[in-house]
Amino acid sequence: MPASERPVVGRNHWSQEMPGSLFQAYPDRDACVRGLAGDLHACLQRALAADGRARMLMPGGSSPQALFPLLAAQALDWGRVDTTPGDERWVDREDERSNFRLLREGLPQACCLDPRLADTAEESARLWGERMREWLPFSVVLLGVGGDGHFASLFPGMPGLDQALDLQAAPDALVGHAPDEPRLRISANLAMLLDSDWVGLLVFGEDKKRLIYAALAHQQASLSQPIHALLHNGIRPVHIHWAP
Ligand SMILES: O=C1O[C@H](COP(=O)(O)O)[C@@H](O)[C@H](O)[C@H]1O
Repeated sequence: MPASERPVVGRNHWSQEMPGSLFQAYPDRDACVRGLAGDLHACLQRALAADGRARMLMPGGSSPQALFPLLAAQALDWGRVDTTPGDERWVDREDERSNFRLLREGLPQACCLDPRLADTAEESARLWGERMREWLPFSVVLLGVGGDGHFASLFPGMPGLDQALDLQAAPDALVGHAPDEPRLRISANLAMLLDSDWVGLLVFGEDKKRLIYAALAHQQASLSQPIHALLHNGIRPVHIHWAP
């Protein structure tokens, strides 16, 4: 990547050379999740003070696993915090791949909503979308990113992706399709995910850093990736927390 296209990355500061996105780089993952837990705590405290309740969407997958113990240890009235994953794999709720299970076990003091509100993914997405709309605007939406440039369960090339990324669409949940198992997913759409006081992205590893840089720099290969639409949404800055 030519130097002129490369976003400037600072340690523990963000660069204004990345319009709409705040990139915070940490020396290691431990420092990253500690910093992020502190930021999330401040957002949740603010929401509790202002509204008496806080609403938070959390990512699934591997990235948040080290975050949850640190977040759970933050002094907060967790009984007034509603949370649900921003997306879910259509597996049994007790399956080890279940994002809900990860969240419930990670933040046991919070009020955790299982997206499985019906027997089918379609009906669950409809009912879960209704429940999440009652929470808008969220206090916090934290997302992860996959190596293929997906976030939540919005995958490159999946059927319905254009509608899922449409910023004019009503905030809603939808059925998503992953290229690998578990293929069937449900996910908030981008309009729902951006209806939040704070939007963040937790990113680990050099490969994903390259992916983010490519998207920020509008490189050709990233234009069809959902992460490009997230980072250039024009509505909310995305607070990127990265560590090697
Ligand atoms: O399948 C999913 O993948 C993404 C990224 O997961 P990671 O393990 O690479 O961090 C995750 O953010 C999403 O919630 C999950 O369902």
